[in-house]
Amino acid sequence: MSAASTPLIEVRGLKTAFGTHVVHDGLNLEVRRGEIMGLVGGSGTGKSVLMNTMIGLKRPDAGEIFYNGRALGKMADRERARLESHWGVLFQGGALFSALTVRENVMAPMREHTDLPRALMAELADMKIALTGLGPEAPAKFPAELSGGMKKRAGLARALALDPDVLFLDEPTAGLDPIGAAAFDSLIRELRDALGLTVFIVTHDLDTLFAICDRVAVLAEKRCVAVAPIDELLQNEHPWIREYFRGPRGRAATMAREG
Ligand SMILES: Nc1ncnc2c1ncn2[C@@H]1O[C@H](COP(=O)(O)OP(=O)(O)OP(=O)(O)O)[C@@H](O)[C@H]1O
Repeated sequence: MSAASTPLIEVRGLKTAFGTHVVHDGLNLEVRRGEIMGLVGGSGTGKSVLMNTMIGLKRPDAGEIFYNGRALGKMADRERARLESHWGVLFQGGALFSALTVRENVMAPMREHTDLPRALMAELADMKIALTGLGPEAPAKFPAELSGGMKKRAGLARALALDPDVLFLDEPTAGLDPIGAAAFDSLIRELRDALGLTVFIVTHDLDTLFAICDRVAVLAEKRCVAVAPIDELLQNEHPWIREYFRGPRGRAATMAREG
């Protein structure tokens, strides 16, 4: 298989559990280089746990995660640290350090993974902050001084701090008004196009799925029951998928897209 056709991320035979509570069992998923993949599923089906397992925060009980064909669980610490420096992660709610300014928040991963001089880190941080559409006053502000949408952008700037290849976003538009959410969606697509990123988004936002996702994975019954472009999913007869996409909210999103 050539490097281009090897999936960037491959989840194979994944099982995760908390005690006796099995969250995933026999879950397979491939994320292709350069795509924006959305992950949907009912509440509590394990979307966040899957993302956390893909970024190594939770260890699989069985199965393996591969990056570029290399097994995450078998990597030496240095290789793993290098790989992690190529991921940008936006957790639910932004997860900014409240005692640090936005600039210091964005500098945090740089301090952890690089030896750059402080002044250069600050300059790079300000560039990342500007890239996410925040104004010149934003770097010196503290998270408590930002609106929900600005916090998301600041969290995204931090996710971009180390020039990642892959962005993991956990419900990036949750809590935003529809205009703010649409603007955030556009920003993610523009960043993907400009920076050649691969993007994995956990979302409940039907508009995000329609607007920017190349493919959508559906989590149900402890595994991915479908992975397809949205137009194909709309034809899928799985009961949860049918209800999700053809229920009232799904129909509204479809109609909005068709104008
Ligand atoms: N640290 C933990 N300890 C025990 N159980 C956990 C832990 N984290 C998650 N779980 C359980 O794992 C299951 C999946 O949780 P997860 O947060 O991944 O769901 P989700 O699909 O992201 O839900 P939502 O859409 O509501 O955010 C849930 O039943 C949850 O209670």
